[in-house]
Amino acid sequence: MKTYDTVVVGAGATGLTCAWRLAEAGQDVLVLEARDRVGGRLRTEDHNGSDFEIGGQWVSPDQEALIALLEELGLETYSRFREGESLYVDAAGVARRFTGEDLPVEEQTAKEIDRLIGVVDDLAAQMDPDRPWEHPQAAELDAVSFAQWLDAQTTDAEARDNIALYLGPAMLTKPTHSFSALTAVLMSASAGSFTHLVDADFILDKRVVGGLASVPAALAERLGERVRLSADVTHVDWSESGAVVTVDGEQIATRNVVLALPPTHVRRIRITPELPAEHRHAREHQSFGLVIKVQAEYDTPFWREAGRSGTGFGPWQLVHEVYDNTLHGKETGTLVGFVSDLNADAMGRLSADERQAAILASLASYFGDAALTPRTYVESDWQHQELTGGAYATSFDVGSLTRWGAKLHEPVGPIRFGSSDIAGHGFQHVDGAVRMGTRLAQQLLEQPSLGS
Ligand SMILES: Cc1cc2nc3c(=O)[nH]c(=O)nc-3n(C[C@H](O)[C@H](O)[C@H](O)COP(=O)(O)OP(=O)(O)OC[C@H]3O[C@@H](n4cnc5c(N)ncnc54)[C@H](O)[C@@H]3O)c2cc1C
Repeated sequence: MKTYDTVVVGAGATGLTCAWRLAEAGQDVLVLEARDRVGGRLRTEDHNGSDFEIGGQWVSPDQEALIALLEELGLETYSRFREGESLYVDAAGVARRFTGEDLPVEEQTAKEIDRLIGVVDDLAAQMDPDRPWEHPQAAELDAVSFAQWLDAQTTDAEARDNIALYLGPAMLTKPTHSFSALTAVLMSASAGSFTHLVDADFILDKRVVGGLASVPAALAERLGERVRLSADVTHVDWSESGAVVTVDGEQIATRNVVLALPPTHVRRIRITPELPAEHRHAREHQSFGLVIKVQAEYDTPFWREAGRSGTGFGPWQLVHEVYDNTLHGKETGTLVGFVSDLNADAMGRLSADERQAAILASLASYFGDAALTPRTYVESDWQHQELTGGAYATSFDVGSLTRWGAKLHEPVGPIRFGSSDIAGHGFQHVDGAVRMGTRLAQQLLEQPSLGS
């Protein structure tokens, strides 16, 4: 039986980056992907003659690993449209216009928001995102939910709800009572600072011409026949000297295995001998957030004619944030909005028609009745796909990051693990996936038996 140097399971950005770096270094590598396509959480779909990015799409200036890869692959970027006034829908449902990053709230509340941003920035500055469990306040911050922590920081409800929005619905896509303050600090540190996260012009800076899914497509093209699709790995049998990976009853021998999957999906594979108990516990305390990404395409970007940027925030709105998502070079106009965590649960209980009506009504509270009648309406549905199961990514429940965070990075025999879900810099983002893939490849190449 032929023996590969490395079998990579999963053809998302992590797995493909890892495989390409190994192949470049001369390794005999095979990528096994369960779906009939590459890209994982990156995907572009055609609807009604227009391309829609269903998964990840934005690139920010701190995402240096991704930006370097885009350059290497010859992929171009363009800026998100952001000219004109943005909108803030307040607790009473009134849309108020503003420019820049300062929300149109009472002066006292604005100051309190700035103060809270400063507090999180200071905490983030003390964190190495690759080792959040080593933060000087790790134990105490991991022992409380972000909601509890925020409540203890301020009595200004509007300031609190806006800070909660940035890290809960907008980023981790979980209710703020379900993740720890330490995870909130990790999210901030992973992007350089909390200031970066609250600055939409920074964090949602660029898109890729042709879509961010062009990255896995280009890597897969370079890998060629080394990528096998519709190959759902069911078993990994390992010893200290190598492993046998099973797909559809076929057994593939390899010296190393990289499981480039969300931690939640390692459990789908029967691993023999089984992983040490702590590895299983660690992954049992990770779960996906939930967000419905909604895109509505109109005959024209009508909001621009009214001097609006298309950017809107509404912590109490069903669609809590919305942006101009018009495709490069298109005359039509597209809005993208997000319905997160508890709101996404509620929307999931409605029929498709009821959900669309509710979501468009929320868009109309930002942009008026013209938002009610798009020519094309597209919802991203990742939660019903077993091979993903949520969006954007996974994170730990309260208290688990300090308890088990480091475990997720430990190899077991010839098996290594990685995905954007456990990245430090670029946590939950494609940049994190690229960093994880690169790091895993480096570790394998530095192994004495396989170094080149
Ligand atoms: C709606 C949405 C919006 C997002 N927006 C952004 C954004 O704007 N910017 C950004 O940077 N990031 C964004 N993200 C996050 C980003 O897309 C992910 O962090 C990144 O793509 C994850 O890559 P990955 O390779 O680590 O994991 P994945 O993409 O999940 O890849 C894992 C792969 O493993 C495969 N697999 C699973 N089990 C098996 C098995 N047993 N055998 C074989 N294959 C298997 C899966 O099919 C999948 O292809 C978004 C994500 C979503 C869902």
